[in-house]
Amino acid sequence: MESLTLSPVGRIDGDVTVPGSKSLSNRALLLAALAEGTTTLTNLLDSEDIRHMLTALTSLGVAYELSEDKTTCIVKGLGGAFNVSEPVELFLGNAGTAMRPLCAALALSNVDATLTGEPRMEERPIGDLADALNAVGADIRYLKNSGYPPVNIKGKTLAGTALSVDGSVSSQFLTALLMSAPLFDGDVTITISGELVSKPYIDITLNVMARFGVTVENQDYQRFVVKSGQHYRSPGHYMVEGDASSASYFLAAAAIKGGTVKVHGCGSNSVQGDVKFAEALEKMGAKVTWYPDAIEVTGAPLHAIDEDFNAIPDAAMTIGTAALFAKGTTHIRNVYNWRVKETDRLHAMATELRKVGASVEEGEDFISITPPSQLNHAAIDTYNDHRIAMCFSLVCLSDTAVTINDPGCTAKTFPDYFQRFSTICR
Ligand SMILES: O=C(O)C1=C[C@@H](OP(=O)(O)O)[C@@H](O)[C@H](O)C1
Ligand SMILES: C=C(OP(=O)(O)O)C(=O)O
Repeated sequence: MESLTLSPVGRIDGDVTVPGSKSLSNRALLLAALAEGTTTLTNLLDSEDIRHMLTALTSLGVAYELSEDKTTCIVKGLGGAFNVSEPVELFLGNAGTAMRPLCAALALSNVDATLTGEPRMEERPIGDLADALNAVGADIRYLKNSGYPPVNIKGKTLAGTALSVDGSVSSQFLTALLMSAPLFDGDVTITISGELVSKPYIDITLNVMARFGVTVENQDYQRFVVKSGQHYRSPGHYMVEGDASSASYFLAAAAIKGGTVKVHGCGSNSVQGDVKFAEALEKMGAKVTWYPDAIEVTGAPLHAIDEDFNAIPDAAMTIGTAALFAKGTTHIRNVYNWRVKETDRLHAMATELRKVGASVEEGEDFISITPPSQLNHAAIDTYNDHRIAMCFSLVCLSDTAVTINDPGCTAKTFPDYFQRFSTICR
């Protein structure tokens, strides 16, 4: 297996522009496809997750023009649900932001679609979403294991209705229902059961829907009402913000190493919850300066924190490796759903952090990390999880090298991560 060894870095400093947000790119592509009119998407992320959405849209009869660098996409909207006469099979890799929203949109379209993915996708739940839709008349069937992809969907028109969805495993189920709500024929009410996780991603969903002309009444994240008579309309131009989760690695590097890094692409104006990662670094001792579209961090000696990270599960992984450089024991709490993402991230983080010498406690929904006095050089297994690869790159900010196995797995959301990381290493 290919691996990459990063030598110890002397100093961290510089400016970085992060690529477009994965969450915004896939939402905007789907809504542009369903919208009336043509949308020019700019600063689109060029990565595997987005490629899966684009390929699926092609199979679903959506016409678009992608620029050579794949960051501008002109989408000709369908002005309503998908309508395809032949059965289609859509391979969606391991992209949750393609699998879940497409599942709901296709259940309300005129299609016979089979959604498949990588082996790990077959272990990532979709049952709460499919059950919520089937309970109101949709026809979504599990082709292998009940509650998991692959699924076959025989889409149909459904009358406006009241749905209930469990929000405690993934916010993407609610996101999927919200985005497809205008495809129902009538008012839609969605009630959440269980504790809604990853809440800021719902704000992202509501924000993108509003940009495409659909408003949602949000009753304290417990009940959502989407009034009938609303249709997606192209905003003309939609610029994707830089990815706040991708920003976390560069900001953490500055915090750890005592340099200054300014990340461009997302800042105080961002709709992404993950920009709050900078506040966690501030609590650990770093200095943070906010700009409307950028965040600057200057490092200082870091100390451990004890925080509930449910709102920012992706960026929280970066706290896991920043903790190796903080005095004391860092507790990352309320991240049970790390277990159902690209890999079982709680177990993977615990295993790999121990390899570099940390003392780690892995709980059902938390991880506690105490750094060693000296980090070990280790070969980090990445489990086909882009975020494990990226957050463990920070180990080279010690006086010890780190080897990342299968570094190419960052292609899911950040194909040239290691190249960009090298631009702030002095
Ligand atoms: O809606 C989204 O864009 C996302 C929601 C989060 O997932 P969960 O809601 O499953 O925690 C996050 O981890 C994922 O990377 C992207
Ligand atoms: C959980 C993630 O991805 P997905 O959108 O596939 O859920 C992630 O990017 O960390």
